[in-house]
Amino acid sequence: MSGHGTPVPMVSSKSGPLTGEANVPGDKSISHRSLILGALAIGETKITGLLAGEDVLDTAKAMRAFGAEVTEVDGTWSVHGVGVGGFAEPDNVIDCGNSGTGVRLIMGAMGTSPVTATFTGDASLRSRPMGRITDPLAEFGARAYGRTGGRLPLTLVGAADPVPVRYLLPMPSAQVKSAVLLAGLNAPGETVVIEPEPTRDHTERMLTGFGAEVSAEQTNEGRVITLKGRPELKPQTIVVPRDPSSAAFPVCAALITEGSDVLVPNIGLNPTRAGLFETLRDMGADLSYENPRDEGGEPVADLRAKFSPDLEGIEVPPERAASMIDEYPVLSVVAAFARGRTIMRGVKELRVKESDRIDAMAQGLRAAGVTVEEGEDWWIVEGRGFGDVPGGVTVESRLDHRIAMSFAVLGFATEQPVRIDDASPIATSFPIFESLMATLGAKLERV
Ligand SMILES: O=C(O)C1=C[C@@H](OP(=O)(O)O)[C@@H](O)[C@H](O)C1
Ligand SMILES: C=C(OP(=O)(O)O)C(=O)O
Repeated sequence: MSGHGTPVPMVSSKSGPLTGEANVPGDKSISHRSLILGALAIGETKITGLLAGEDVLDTAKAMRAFGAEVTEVDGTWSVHGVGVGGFAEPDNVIDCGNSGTGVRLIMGAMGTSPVTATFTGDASLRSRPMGRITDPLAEFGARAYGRTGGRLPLTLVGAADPVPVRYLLPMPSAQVKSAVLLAGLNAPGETVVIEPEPTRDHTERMLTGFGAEVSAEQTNEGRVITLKGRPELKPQTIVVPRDPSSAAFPVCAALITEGSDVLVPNIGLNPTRAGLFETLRDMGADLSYENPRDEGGEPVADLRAKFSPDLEGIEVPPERAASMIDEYPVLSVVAAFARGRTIMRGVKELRVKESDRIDAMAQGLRAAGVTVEEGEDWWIVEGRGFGDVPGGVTVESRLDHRIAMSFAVLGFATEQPVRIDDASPIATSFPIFESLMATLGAKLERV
């Protein structure tokens, strides 16, 4: 878990050119789901390409605590599941570290089983809202006892006699949608989730792969997803694709670092995840999709990003927000090097991530010489153009991997170095970030 050990300060300095191939790790969202669905299937699920980051390792531990057998040999993971409704009661507190996805999906998966579990996490996770999960779980018949505001540590008493639920998502959140669907697995009858705005659809796709009956239709209310409860999930062989949210960092670094030409192979371009790349292209980035193909039912391409000194600020279409929600911090860094304003609206979810990401980036960018305006659900970065962002600051990562990596990217192109107070959170999602960026030619040093 991050944030529990000694801080790891790092300095990022003007770099370039960045060149070569960036082989980023497996997708974090799909990795969590592979372990959880594997634990709910009967028999052995085999997973390769799993992200071995702290967030996912905490989910693996949690699945063991609920009775699944989870092992790893030479990068191949094996999960012997206990079946839907088969979770055992953990004999200790479940610590999900820094991971919102981990704790929220696991609470969903156990919320309709007759077991009780207590969940906690690091200081960041303990500050994040959990009512968005425990409210729908209460409709299934579960009870939750958390701190004020539903915060962790929280004890969840799973519903002994669950009833299916029809749930309209109050915020665009794949974590909430997934928690409801996972809870619906052990409720008799049909559980329905309605999402007014589309969010990443990995849970629906993977549930279908594991043999559950899931359907989705577009109506006036939004996307209506229906799951038939009490399926027997069949174990799967899963190859986890590489993470577009991790690919964002070498891609954005290449765009703002003089002379760069970086290839990021094999990146999933599922439209529910690819909003950043579309936005960068709209800004005039030299970013191409090479060798586009289909893999395991998902669109995949190799991304090639080249130094782009003529980026223009744009208004990011707000309906794109969910498809790039984790990428706004690094987009704000690119925006600082564009000409004109980049306007980002409809993004209040950014305030309840590992940190308040609008505040964290705004403070660091302002200190580095960039003008940022903000409101509750919007922010605007005034681009200074390439070669004119001063830097020369120490910034706080606030137990947030994406903030730490975004400021590292900032320092590759500012006039003076950027010092990050603690880069240890990076290990939650992208443990090889430092070595991979160094291979490309980036100047990132521990101090
Ligand atoms: O379902 C998922 O795997 C995720 C959903 C998103 O969170 P929200 O559902 O809270 O928007 C995202 O920020 C997170 O990194 C991963
Ligand atoms: C928001 C994120 O993760 P989580 O919610 O799983 O902590 C993220 O990875 O950017």
